[in-house]
Amino acid sequence: MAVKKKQIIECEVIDVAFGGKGLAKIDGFAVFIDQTVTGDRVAARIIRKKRNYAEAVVQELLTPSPLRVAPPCPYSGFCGGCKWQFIDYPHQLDLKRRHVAESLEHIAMLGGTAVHPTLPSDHVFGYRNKMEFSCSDRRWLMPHEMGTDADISFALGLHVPGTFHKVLDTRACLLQPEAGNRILDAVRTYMRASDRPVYGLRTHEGFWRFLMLRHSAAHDRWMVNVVTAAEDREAVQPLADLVRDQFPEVVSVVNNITARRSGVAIGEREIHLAGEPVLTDRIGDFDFDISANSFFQTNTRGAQRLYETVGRYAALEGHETVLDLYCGTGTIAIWLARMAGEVIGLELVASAVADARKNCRTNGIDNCRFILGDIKDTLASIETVPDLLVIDPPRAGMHKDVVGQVVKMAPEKIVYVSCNPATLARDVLALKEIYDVEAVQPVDMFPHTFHIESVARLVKKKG
Ligand SMILES: C[S@@+](CC[C@H](N)C(=O)[O-])C[C@H]1O[C@@H](n2cnc3c(N)ncnc32)[C@H](O)[C@@H]1O
Repeated sequence: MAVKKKQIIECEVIDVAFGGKGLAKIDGFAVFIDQTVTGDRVAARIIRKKRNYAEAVVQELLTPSPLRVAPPCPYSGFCGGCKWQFIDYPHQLDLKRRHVAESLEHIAMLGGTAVHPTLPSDHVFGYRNKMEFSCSDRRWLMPHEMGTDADISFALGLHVPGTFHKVLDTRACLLQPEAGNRILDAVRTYMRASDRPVYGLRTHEGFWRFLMLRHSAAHDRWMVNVVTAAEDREAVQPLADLVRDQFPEVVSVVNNITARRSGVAIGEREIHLAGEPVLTDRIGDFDFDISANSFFQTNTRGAQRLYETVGRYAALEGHETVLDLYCGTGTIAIWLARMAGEVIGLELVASAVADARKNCRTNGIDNCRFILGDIKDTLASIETVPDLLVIDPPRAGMHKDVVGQVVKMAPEKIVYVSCNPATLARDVLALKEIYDVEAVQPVDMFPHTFHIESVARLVKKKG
């Protein structure tokens, strides 16, 4: 037995594994250590022991790695928002490229695939166009707040990793543009002073649940979405009016209402409180109306890099039929529409399809159509084989029935957009009998996190 639970080990971190943790070996036994990077020498305490690996937390950083940088955010190391802030940005990019290549090698047995260097994000801070802050009646104190008279019965902020009910009272988040922090502060002050109680994530009682902020990078405008557990116009309307008064850049305030226990900031109902019901943003030449609950890539400039890569890998001539699976609000379909004959988008969520149709009208695009439903069922209704298949599934990747249908359809080219290299590799493995993976381009949409977006170009094998 190489290590035991609670044991303190001294070791050198030799790599950073997929999922973001540092890796050390004790007599060949793998130990994953959170918040470490290659070259760190640490004393770490084993907190979990499994058959093939253990997990540990740093007790003391004995020798810091040269790959470390001083994180600018005071919550770094405590907040689940961005866990890689202490790693030099060029090294983050390198790790992302390597994690894609390793997933393809180990899961799809495709060692040697051309995985290009990760395209960096234009901005490494202030890049997020959407933030969700949770309310909680259990505030997680920072070390300097312990033993002070800090009120622990209210928090509005980001979660501490590994806990669902404890929340930091986040004063500022560097991932959002600066004005977002001033709006966050004004909303916090209002909620704290209000006589409506904050929601308890254990008790499931209380009123104030989430604050969601959306930012339009193109127009520097904001949407404020206050999520509450019940309808109470008297409580939320003054907040909307106050925010509009104090922040002229806030052009939309809405209230989502949800009685569900799940920690998702989406309401069963939405009440429009002030300004416009939607926020308009722009990717490249295209405008998009985004409602509070629409899916929209969270790094707008990153989305442009991503779609440029999709366009390059699609290599369309203008006459082709493109099938866009998991099309969301139609952003990729619209991006490709002027380069193709026709684009057909398939999507599960009715409001996303409605947004996609509206987005086409806004942008004068008339060669896209959208089919609503689960792709498992709707893909079968496509009778012609498209020239290009675009696939952009959620983290879980494609359902195996969908993979089977893609194999049967067998278009000449596939552009697969993935936010999870493990499911990309799994799906590519299922397609590799008939497709070659020509190239993969990671695009950094999420600096300071271990999340990886990448685009793969698959071409049908000859003969
Ligand atoms: C990663 S998003 C991609 C959105 C879009 N391509 C974009 O860039 O904005 C995945 C989309 O797949 C949709 N989706 C998830 N499961 C689905 C299914 N079984 N059938 C159809 N669409 C699905 C989700 O609603 C979501 O809009």
